[in-house]
Amino acid sequence: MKFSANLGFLWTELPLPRAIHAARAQGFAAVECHWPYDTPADDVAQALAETGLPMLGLNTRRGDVAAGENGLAALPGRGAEARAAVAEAVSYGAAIGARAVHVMAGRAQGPEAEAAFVDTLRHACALAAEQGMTILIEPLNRHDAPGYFLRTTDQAVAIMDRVGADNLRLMFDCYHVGRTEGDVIHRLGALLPRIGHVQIAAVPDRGAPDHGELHYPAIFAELARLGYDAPIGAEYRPGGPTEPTLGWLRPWLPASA
Ligand SMILES: O=C(O)[C@@H](O)C(=O)CO
Ligand SMILES: [Mg+2]
Repeated sequence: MKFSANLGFLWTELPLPRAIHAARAQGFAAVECHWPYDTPADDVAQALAETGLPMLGLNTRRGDVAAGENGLAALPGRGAEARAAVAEAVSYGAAIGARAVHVMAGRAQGPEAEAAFVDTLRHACALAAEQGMTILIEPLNRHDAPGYFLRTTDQAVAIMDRVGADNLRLMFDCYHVGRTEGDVIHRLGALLPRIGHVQIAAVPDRGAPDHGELHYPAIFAELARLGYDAPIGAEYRPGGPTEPTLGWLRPWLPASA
């Protein structure tokens, strides 16, 4: 197994370029982030070049976070802002060589929200395809993201089918699936052809993936059996400095690391 450090949660006390170096020093094979937009893309690109780590993905902006917004893509009447957020993410992602953009749906319900989401995703997939990038959508659990449009993996598959783009994939976050859907190992197998990225954290506390309801050694064994060899995103809250929480990673590092 190879792992990607999610720098939206790990090493958040460091500026993003230094967090990329910290991830490399601890043996991660890749990095991913949430909202890197306050850091000049050139600085991120330089850190990636210095470390040799790929940036797997970044998120579209969420809108007015102070007002509770958590994405724009499924908000009826907000299509222009949603497209602007996609354009910004694809442009920033292309500048740093990122492989994927996670398009955040936002808090909305109903057929109009679904139509808005599908419309934004079609646009996003076309834009991302020009850069050879993938678009990801991620169901978020109702405890952490109340009111979020995209709730379940079944719903995500239905949306992907409706959009009908080759570069649209599911972000399968074992934490979110574990919190509300369960049956994680079975779902990974069933959904493998639709999955673009896998993320991990303990259930239910979202700590390091070494305790809680999900037994990650079994999940990693299943992913290996399925032939999944892309880096898995460590997207957990370390609750302090990251290094002391990395015991789970050590068995997967080469002996020299
Ligand atoms: O699981 C999450 O919360 C993230 O993957 C994300 O991108 C939305 O915050
Ligand atoms: Mg996630």
